[in-house]
Amino acid sequence: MVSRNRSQVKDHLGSKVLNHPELRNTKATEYMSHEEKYRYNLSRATAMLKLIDEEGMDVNEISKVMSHTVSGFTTPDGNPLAVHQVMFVPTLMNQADDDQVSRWLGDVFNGTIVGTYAQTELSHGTFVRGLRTTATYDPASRTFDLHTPDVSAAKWWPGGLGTTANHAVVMAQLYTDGQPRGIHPFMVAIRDRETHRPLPGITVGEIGPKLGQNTLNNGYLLFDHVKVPRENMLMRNARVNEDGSYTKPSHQKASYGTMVFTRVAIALDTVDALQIAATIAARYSIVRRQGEPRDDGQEPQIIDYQTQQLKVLPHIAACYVLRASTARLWEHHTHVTSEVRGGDTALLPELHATACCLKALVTQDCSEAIEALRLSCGGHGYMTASRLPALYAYATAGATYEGENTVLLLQTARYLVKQAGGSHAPPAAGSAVTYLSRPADDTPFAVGSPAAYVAAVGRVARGRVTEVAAALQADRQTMPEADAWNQSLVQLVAAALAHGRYFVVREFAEVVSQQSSSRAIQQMLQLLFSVYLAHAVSRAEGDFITYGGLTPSDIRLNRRHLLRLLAELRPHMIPLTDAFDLPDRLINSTLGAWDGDVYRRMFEQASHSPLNTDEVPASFHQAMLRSKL
Ligand SMILES: CCCCC/C=C\C/C=C\C/C=C\CCC(=O)SCCNC(=O)CCNC(=O)[C@H](O)C(C)(C)COP(=O)(O)OP(=O)(O)OC[C@H]1O[C@@H](n2cnc3c(N)ncnc32)[C@H](O)[C@@H]1OP(=O)(O)O
Ligand SMILES: Cc1cc2nc3c(=O)[nH]c(=O)nc-3n(C[C@H](O)[C@H](O)[C@H](O)COP(=O)(O)OP(=O)(O)OC[C@H]3O[C@@H](n4cnc5c(N)ncnc54)[C@H](O)[C@@H]3O)c2cc1C
Repeated sequence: MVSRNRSQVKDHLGSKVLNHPELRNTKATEYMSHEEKYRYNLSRATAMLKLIDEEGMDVNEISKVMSHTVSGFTTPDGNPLAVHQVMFVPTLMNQADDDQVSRWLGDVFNGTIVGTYAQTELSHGTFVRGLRTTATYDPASRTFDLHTPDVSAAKWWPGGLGTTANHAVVMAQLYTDGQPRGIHPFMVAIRDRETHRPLPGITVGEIGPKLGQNTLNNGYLLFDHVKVPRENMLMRNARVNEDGSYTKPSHQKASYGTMVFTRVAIALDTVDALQIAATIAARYSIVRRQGEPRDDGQEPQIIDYQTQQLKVLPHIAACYVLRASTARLWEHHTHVTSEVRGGDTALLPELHATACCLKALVTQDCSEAIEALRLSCGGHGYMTASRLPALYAYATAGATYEGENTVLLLQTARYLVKQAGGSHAPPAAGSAVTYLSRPADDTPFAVGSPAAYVAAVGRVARGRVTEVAAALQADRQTMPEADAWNQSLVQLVAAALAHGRYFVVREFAEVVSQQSSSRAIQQMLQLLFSVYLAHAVSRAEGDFITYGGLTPSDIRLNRRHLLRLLAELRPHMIPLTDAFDLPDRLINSTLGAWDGDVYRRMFEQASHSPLNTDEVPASFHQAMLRSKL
């Protein structure tokens, strides 16, 4: 499996799970209790882990397996082993030293150790430096004392922590030699491997129901002076020696590496959810007919309403554009990580800046798009059986976890304003920010020219970044740094998003120009790109006038152009979503099956309601008749 790309891994595993004896048969989970749902999802997650093992996948491929296309089928209510796979294992691989890797990894892969990534606390998630769990080193016993000072410092949220994991990588404030040393990762056993009972000094449990993803098994965790051997601090980066002396990491934020990786993975994966939602809405929009009959005597297909085209088609274009740019980000991450492992951290700041803004842009765009697609399915889109609510719940969680989006965009903005002000190391060749130190691209705007649109998107990014950098610089002369920064927050976020948009469209422009296998494919990619660009302009008309060099007349022309492009794309809508190659069973939607047999499926799913088992449910007698008396 080692050389397969993500799409091949997804297809391979997709067909494996659909034929797997323990995975191929699914149950409707809507009517299960919280506990039953957890058991169902956990047993499927475990079967999936065994399958991964049988397939002999390495850690890189395990992350590919987390493709929502596959995991949404295997664990529809959230994978209680997701954080084990996506964060715990990669943290050990990248932050444990070689001795530690050989000590733990065997037990991880044979399933004896199941872990989570325990960073967030009740009172601190965003501000990692503010975490209050302590790890105090005692040279006499050569142990760390892990302690939760009060309930507000309880770990809260880690996936799988509730009742699944028996180990955790715990991010805690290290104290050694009487000095605070910042946040460091510790491998901590929290439950007995045999009995699964919490170990002495550990309080652990599940946090309760959420908007969605209810079997992620998010948990809480408190330590009452729990002793952890010195060898359990992950020591690839920083070290605590036996006498308590401390060796700094090669990069100050080296211990944040898992977060960078997971942001990249989330960006990539959320596009899977958008592809599924777009396929459902496209198929339903063809099947659904409603309105005054036309000349042929038939009511119109709803996709032929211009408003419906605007609700559905730009998001199909977004699937293609965002898939390409997030795949490029994944490749870039792989490259930079290998440089960092070799000791060269020069590319890390920009990778961090790019991962932050793409994770934020993609999860924001995808969750807004999935909600628009849900609305495009009218009442039936509100039903759980359409799958659209669960897809939305999944995508919008991505806007919060692994760094709340506003906070991440501010990280990107920090990098951008430093670049614009020349106070950061100059960008490396091929950097995504070289445009900030060059004159603006003055390609005149012309409707119908993708290159002209890309140039305008670049001018918006450049204009946004340089303007806010100047405002910040001016404010810094008259007020403290924190106030100056706060004064510009809204504009900083807008600048980072504009930069992200420019990154995305440049990457796709390259994909289109490099595509050489077929003229027809090239034309289709160009059409999709034109739709994406025209839609991007229509969503931010003010920006394109203020910074992009467009006139009010260009804006009017773009509005008409977008609608024309949508009409042009409409006949290709079904082939374009079929091309995502999603089998019906993986889509799992009453509205989105390939044969379009929507209404029969809706009736069929209604038959599962426990309230339909008896003609008159017992509750009628118990609740309603009694209340009449
Ligand atoms: C495969 C698909 C999987 C999809 C998912 C599947 C299923 C879902 C299942 C589960 C959910 C999965 C994951 C969720 C798990 C979590 O949520 S874990 C918790 C995540 N938490 C966060 O992300 C916290 C966000 N906060 C931060 O990252 C930091 O606090 C901060 C905002 C970045 C600030 O850090 P701080 O230490 O205070 O920074 P400081 O101000 O001291 O310094 C800033 C400088 O540091 C640089 N920097 C910051 N981070 C990094 C980094 N990661 N790498 C490199 N550099 C970094 C920053 O650029 C500044 O540099 P300067 O040069 O000083 O400007
Ligand atoms: C489903 C789910 C799974 C999770 N899984 C895990 C896990 O496995 N492990 C783990 O450790 N954690 C996990 N988390 C926690 C998650 O990482 C945090 O919730 C997330 O990082 C946001 O932090 P917060 O909750 O502190 O939000 P807050 O920071 O409190 O955000 C609240 C508001 O404050 C604003 N804000 C905060 N700081 C700033 C600032 N500096 N500037 C401007 N605005 C600011 C935000 O923009 C937001 O609008 C999970 C969360 C969820 C929802």
